[in-house]
Amino acid sequence: MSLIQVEDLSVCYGTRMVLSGVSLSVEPGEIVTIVGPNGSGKTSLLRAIIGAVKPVKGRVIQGSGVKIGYVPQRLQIDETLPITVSRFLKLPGGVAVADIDQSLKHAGVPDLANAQLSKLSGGQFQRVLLARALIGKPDLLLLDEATQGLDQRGSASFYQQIETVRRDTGCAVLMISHELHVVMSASDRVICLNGHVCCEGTPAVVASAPEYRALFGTGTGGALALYRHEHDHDHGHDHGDHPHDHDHTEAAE
Ligand SMILES: Nc1ncnc2c1ncn2[C@@H]1O[C@H](COP(=O)(O)OP(=O)(O)OP(=O)(O)O)[C@@H](O)[C@H]1O
Repeated sequence: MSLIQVEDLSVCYGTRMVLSGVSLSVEPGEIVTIVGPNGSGKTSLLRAIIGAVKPVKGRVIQGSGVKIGYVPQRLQIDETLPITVSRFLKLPGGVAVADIDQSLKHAGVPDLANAQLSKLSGGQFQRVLLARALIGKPDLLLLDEATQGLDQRGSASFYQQIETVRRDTGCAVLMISHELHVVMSASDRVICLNGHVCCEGTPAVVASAPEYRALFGTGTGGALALYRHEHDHDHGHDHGDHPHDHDHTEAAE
């Protein structure tokens, strides 16, 4: 049974539709990455999945007993607030010390419990947020651009940690990322979103598709090509094997 199933989901802010007819599911233990241009509705999709945004159409079905952990894109913390990592992780209340220690270990920062939150590096802070999401022992981890602000080495190391978390805890991961080159190796499946599901597939399928170079070509050229990706075509049938035509002339390298 799927952990979550998103069915024909549409989300509006006022009269503006930012997601329309989005369907996807996440199976136990898989790592699925959502890529897409800025403003393409990636965060809105995750927020709809956790119930923070109400869809105007469609629904999200959460498997019975499925627990979700969420790592937000940003978290505003008052820098002057003296608070240790372990106290921060205890904030929801009723959290056992053993669970804090274990989640910090899973997040790859076992020694940070007594560190001051305000003194952490960007990478350490992201891992503490990861630990926070792991405390409830989720079956599905949702990550919203968790490596924003980290350098390339920092984000590659963070994604390695995500794979370790999956291996050690068995949880599935649905994450948003802009780092296409890293995404390809760390994901079982990639979904390209642009208000709707534009295309999706395993990295191997995507890599062997003619669209691969346009979507994930090497370096900045590939990343830029994604943002110029032509999306206004019919999407009724395009799962995995990219049978439709795109105009990718701008992606030539
Ligand atoms: N609470 C809100 N009220 C009104 N408009 C919103 C709200 N949240 C997001 N939007 C708009 O909806 C669109 C989709 O936003 P969303 O944050 O889901 O996209 P995204 O793909 O995550 O973008 P980015 O890559 O820049 O983080 C954007 O145009 C954004 O300005």
